[in-house]
Order: sequence, then C-alpha cells, then structure tokens
Amino acid sequence: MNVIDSNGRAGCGRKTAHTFPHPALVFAEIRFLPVAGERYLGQLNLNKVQKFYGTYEVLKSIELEVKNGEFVVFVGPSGCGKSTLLRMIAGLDETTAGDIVIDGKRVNDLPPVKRGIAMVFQSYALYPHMTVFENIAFPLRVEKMPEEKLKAKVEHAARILHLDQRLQQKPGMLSGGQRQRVAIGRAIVREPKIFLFDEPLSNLDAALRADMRIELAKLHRQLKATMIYVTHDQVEAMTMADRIVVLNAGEIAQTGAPLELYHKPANIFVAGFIGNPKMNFLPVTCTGVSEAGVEIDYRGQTALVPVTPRSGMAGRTLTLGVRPEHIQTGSGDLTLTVNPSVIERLGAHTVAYASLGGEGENYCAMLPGTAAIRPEQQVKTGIRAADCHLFDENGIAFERRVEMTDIDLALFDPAA
Ligand SMILES: Nc1ncnc2c1ncn2[C@@H]1O[C@H](COP(=O)(O)OP(=O)(O)OP(=O)(O)O)[C@@H](O)[C@H]1O
Repeated sequence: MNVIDSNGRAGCGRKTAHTFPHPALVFAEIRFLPVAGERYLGQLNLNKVQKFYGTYEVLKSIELEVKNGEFVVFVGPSGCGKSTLLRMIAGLDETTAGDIVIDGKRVNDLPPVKRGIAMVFQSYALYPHMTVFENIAFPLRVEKMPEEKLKAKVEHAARILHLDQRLQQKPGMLSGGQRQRVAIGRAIVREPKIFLFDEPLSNLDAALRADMRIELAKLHRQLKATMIYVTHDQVEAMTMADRIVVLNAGEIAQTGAPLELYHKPANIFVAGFIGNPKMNFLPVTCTGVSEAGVEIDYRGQTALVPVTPRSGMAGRTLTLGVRPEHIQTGSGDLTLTVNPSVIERLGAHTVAYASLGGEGENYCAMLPGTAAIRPEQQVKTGIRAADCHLFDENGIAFERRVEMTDIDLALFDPAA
C-alpha cells in the first residue's frame, strides 16, 4: 500500500528537515489513535518478515521478538533496511511476506490506526500555526476527547517532557530539541502500545543530541514503554538500547545487549560496526589449536588467542580483531612497531593511525592522552591475546573465552 514516503526518499542519504507535515503524513498522524489496553505496553513479533521493492529484496526473512517494555534499537549502515522495517511495523509500508504480530494479533492487514502504535519522525511534523498545547492535543481532538480529559493528558505529557512553560508558544519559537519533544508529547498522549522512533535526533546538533539521548532514556524508564528506535548512530544505540538489532543488507547480523555486541560480536560486520574507532583487522595464519585456544601467526610472531577452537584449522587464514582502545604502548603478546601518519589528540585519548604495509591493513590505536608520540616517529605498540577476537574465512567469530567481572555480567542482562 505504500501510504506515504514522508521524506520523499529512496532510503539512502539523510532526510531533509521540515516543520510542516507532508499531507500524507498528516493522514498517518491523524490515524495513529490510541487503542484500549495497558498503557504503553505491547509485544511485537516479526515472523519471517520479507520486503521486496520490485525484484529487489530489501528485507530477508526477519525474525524478532520485542518484549513488553523493552527499548530496542535497529542500527545499521545506510540502506540496510532499518527504516523500511519500522515503517512496515507502523503499517506505512506493505509487508511482502511473513507476519507482523502485536500482542498476539497479526496486524499485516490492519491500517496504522488499528495497530496501537505511535511514530515519531525525524522531521518533527508540527503544525506551525498551532500552539504547543494544540500540537500535542491534536490526536485527542481528532478523537473528540472531552476538553477536561484532553487538558489533563496534554499537561501530563508536557510535564514529563519539561514543556509546561511552553504550552502557549508556537513551534517557530522553539529549539530543535524542544520541537522534537512536542512531537514525542503527541505520541505520549495517544498512549500507544508501542512507540516507534525513526532517527528522531538526526536534525539536532551534537550537544543537543547528547541531551536528548539522556531525556529519551529517562522517558523510557518513566513510562516503562515498549519502544523501537531506528538510528544509524551507534552511540545512540549503545547508550539507549536494552537490546540492539544490527541490520546488514536486509538481514539481522546480530541481536544482543549493547555490551554483549561489544565484547562478543558474532561476526566481522558487527565487530567493525560497533565500537569507535573501528576494530582493527589483521590477516593471520592458524598454526595449531589446544585446550587453551587457537595459536596464530602474524608475520612471524605467534600468540595463543583464548577462543573455543574448531577442528581442521591448522594452516587456514583467519582474521584477528583488536579494538583500538585495547592497544598499549610497549610490548604485548603481539608487538607491532608502526610509524603513525596521523595523530589526533583528544585530551583524554590520543588516537594514532598507521599502515601495517599490506593492502587495507590500517591500524588505529587509542592511547592515553599523555602518550608521547609524534607523526612519522616509530612507536612500539602491544596487543594482549586475551583482548583479541578471531574470525574464520566467512567472517564468523570464534567464541571468546573472555573473563567478565560480575559487574560486566550484570550489564549483559538488562533485566538484572
Ligand atoms: N519506495 C522505495 N522503492 C524502492 N526502493 C526503496 C524504497 N524505499 C527504500 N528503498 C530501498 O530499500 C533499501 C532500504 O531502505 P531504508 O530506507 O529502509 O534504509 P535505511 O537503513 O533506513 O537507510 P538510511 O539510514 O539511509 O535511511 C535501500 O536500498 C533503498 O534504496
């Protein structure tokens, strides 16, 4: 049915900001009305969900469960299909195959109005001629809610979002962050089962984004709501999500708690996508396996990487992964002497970029801010084998035997 494409785009590139809603978006907004049921709580199941645009398969058999009250973030590079998936859940894009189930009910054939969801877009979609109060109240007016009840709901949402002093102002007098909060207020008053956010912070500057991330995390805690959030920004994903779904080329590359993805990425894609600066990848040869792990050779240096070995690996080419923040100056289980071409001094850290000689063998080390290193001057760096990740020829990770502290383990489980 392809009801709207409010951003008039084909998925790639950033969307343009505009404060007045596209007419089709108004249609969608009006129709996202609250449905009876427990406030803000809904479970979502995606069963083998597929999407084709013509012959192009945008989403390939997506399987996912989002639990009541969970904050799930879809993250992935531009064009991986995350917005399409969100819009299919909303009912704004047709689902080619598979089932979208909300609270046990298949909703594929239901219009957005009947799904019990509210969506917040990157373009705030506010009405410039209406006050903040009327913008928030809009869906309740459509529903013909009695004035007193409406007023109470709008004021409640405004208090949660710190907009109570702004209710009589027009959107033109508000900052980007305040406008986005008005849009969120309009979603809150609908009391949806599931909140859907499509890159809501992308139009804000860096400082405001950081503030709004904290606001949204607080809002989630306060409402105890089920929220699904799309972003291409891994910092947003890491900081807000109970669980992250990493999408790559229309498939789920991995689902897990933020720290699980960081410490135990299932494949090279997730390893490279989560973490900033990006993980370093070095081609290594397997020279043997033992109870303790896999022995590798990197240009004549050997090290034992503590991962669960597999049979028949000797002589095979594998990929060793090490995060820049796990590299130290001095020697390690592997010692690499490099001439950094660029050095970025960030105060807390100094980031050094070097080439290891081979094609695409870039090397990035995040060292202490006080590290006495200079561009083009030799520096010895050390890597501990215990910090390393190992991937097979297909990019699938070997299971790490990372020793986690009790605190780390608690952080793995958002329910803990
Ligand atoms: N209406 C459409 N017709 C044809 N192809 C489309 C349409 N909408 C999206 N696509 C394609 O589907 C793919 C996924 O798009 P989608 O917008 O879901 O990506 P995304 O991960 O949200 O990317 P971005 O972060 O750039 O918004 C892209 O390759 C895009 O070009």
